[in-house]
Amino acid sequence: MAYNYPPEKLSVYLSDDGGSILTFYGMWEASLFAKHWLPFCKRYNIEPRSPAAYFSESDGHQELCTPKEWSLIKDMFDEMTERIDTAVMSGKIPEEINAKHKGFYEWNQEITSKNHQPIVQILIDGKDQNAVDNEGNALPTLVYMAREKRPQHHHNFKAGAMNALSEILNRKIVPGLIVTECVAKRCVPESIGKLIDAPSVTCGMSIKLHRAQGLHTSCHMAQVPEIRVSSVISNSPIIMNVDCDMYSNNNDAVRDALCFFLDEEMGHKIGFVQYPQNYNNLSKNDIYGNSLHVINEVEMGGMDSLGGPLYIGTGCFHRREILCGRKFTKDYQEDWNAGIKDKLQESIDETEEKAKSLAACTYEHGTQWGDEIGVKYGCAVEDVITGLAIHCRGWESVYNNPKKPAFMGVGPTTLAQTILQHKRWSEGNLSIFLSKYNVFLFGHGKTKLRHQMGYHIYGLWAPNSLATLYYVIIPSLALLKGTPLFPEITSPWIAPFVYVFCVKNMYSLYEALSSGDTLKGWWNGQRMWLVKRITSYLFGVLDNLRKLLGLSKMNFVVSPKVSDEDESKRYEQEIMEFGSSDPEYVIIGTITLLNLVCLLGGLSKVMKVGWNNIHLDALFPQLILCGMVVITSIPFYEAMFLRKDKGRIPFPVTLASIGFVMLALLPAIV
Ligand SMILES: O=c1ccn([C@@H]2O[C@H](COP(=O)(O)OP(=O)(O)O[C@H]3O[C@H](CO)[C@@H](O)[C@H](O)[C@H]3O)[C@@H](O)[C@H]2O)c(=O)[nH]1
Ligand SMILES: [Mn+2]
Repeated sequence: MAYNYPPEKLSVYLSDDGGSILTFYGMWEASLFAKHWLPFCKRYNIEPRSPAAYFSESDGHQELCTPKEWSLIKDMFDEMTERIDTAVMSGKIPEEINAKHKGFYEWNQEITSKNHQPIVQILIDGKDQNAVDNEGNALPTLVYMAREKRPQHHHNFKAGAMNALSEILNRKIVPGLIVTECVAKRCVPESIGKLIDAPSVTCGMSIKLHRAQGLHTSCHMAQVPEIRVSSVISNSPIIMNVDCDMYSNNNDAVRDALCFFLDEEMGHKIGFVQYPQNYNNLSKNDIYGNSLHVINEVEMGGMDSLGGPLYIGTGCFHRREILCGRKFTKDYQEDWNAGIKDKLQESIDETEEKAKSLAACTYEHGTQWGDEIGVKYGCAVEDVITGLAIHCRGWESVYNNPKKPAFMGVGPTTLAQTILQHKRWSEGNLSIFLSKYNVFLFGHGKTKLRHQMGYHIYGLWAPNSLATLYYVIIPSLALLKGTPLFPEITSPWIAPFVYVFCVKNMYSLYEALSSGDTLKGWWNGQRMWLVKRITSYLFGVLDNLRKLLGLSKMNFVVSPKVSDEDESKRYEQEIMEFGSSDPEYVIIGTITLLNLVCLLGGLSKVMKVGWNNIHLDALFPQLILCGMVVITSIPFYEAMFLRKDKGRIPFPVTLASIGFVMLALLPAIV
């Protein structure tokens, strides 16, 4: 709300998939606090404008204004936080507050996060003359929304939430049909993705005729039900979305993004502007390798030069029309005058009722929402697949990575969270690779080959697990048995292996250091690659297999946003967190112990026959490989055998791992 942007042109929506009265209460409190906070931000041009982030930084900012003014606003914020925390703790809203806004009456005993009616509450109507801050300046529109959830209807996770929101954002003026693709090439390009007035059709035929000629089978159209016509709140040409665990760190980000869309030469080609995902909770040496520095600096930047970065789900500005399935045409011109500017003719209650009908479960039935229109359903990385479809519709995207990050978010802080997030990412990206949206096929002729290859880095994360598993198991077992698998170290045939090993590691070190990682951070990252490949990515492969066999459906497991005090402390000290007996820890335990045993066994064998024996030459590459796994895994051995804290690897996991190692060694010993 505090962006450096005309408030009357700004509308802020919060989608609460938890459907919680506590979130609504927090938002209602924030809407009151905003009346003091916004003028304060603007008067002193402070940054960041998230009060929580601002106040958690040093008090040095006091120099801006009188200490009295500063503590006044800080106290106000602290008191608000305390009221919200108290309500969260007790799980309910104080009686006297309930009466202060009609929105609270939407909730009753029966409502659960998975079963409730649609709730839409306009907390501030920016077009209302009376909606002003305490200095009389206009305020942006502020809307709370929880789409309808019913156990019998699939809610499609984040993609469903995004679409329900954009339905409310998208004011469609005419009822009728939306053409999404005309295979018969009879529609003029402008009509693609546009609403067409029934019965006259821009492609020169009436819809009736279309149907009569059977063309509607080739010309995909989506029904736009009458009901949508009456919608609703803002209808702005640009939609920006951020995740619930992020805040805005740069009050000029909106203007910056608009510069790209408004560029006279290039602007009309650009479908979306993507900012990188930055975390503000990374530990110093990034123990779980979550920094995304290399992706942000190297990979996204590289994609930018080839047609544009992927859509990564957050910190992204979209043209409203491209989210509605519009194809790129050379003469595309944004209607910057779109949007609802005047005070709504109807009362807020009426608007809310209309918006609610758009957030209903059944609303999308029989439409192409989630398929041709909006954010796509059925994929764990709904963002990547949606961005891909946009690129294939001819649009470019732009990557904007300013020095001062535009958005800050929360990254995983435990090993389990990291593994979970990467399981979702690798599973989702592989499922794109295996689907009709495989970039090489779907994007053929629509995007550059190099752009397609850029997408596949992520699509092939998961299958990489199989090669990695092979490399961390077979050469080590063979070492123990004394069977050489690589050319001798003195043979010229070893050259390609040495080359790949050295160059790969040197290059990744160079990339990491030049993108902002520390040396130790890079090292931790290497360990995490190993872990992710033998756990997350393996599960990613297995889940895709299960999906292909029809045994399971896509799932989006939200990463936890809180951790207990002990955990946080260990995170700050960069001590790996295990604690629970998850199956992935057994895999980690088994692989690392197996390599330890193989290394020791292999070494003792070599010692027995003497160092200068011919065997050593042949086994040397395996010794290195196995030794590397062992050196990388030192924190795991500590967690199994040395640590005493709660975050250590639980004994049953160690025991199970030892069991599996013995099983694996049976054939080698026998
Ligand atoms: O049923 C759901 C599930 C998730 N979300 C939202 O999705 C967002 C991302 O979820 P999170 O658990 O924080 O996942 P991350 O792994 O941090 O998300 C990254 O990866 C996702 C795709 O896997 C992208 O959608 C995100 O934008 C990107 O930040 C959050 O804002 C959630 O509120 C919903 O609205 N409804
Ligand atoms: Mn997140």
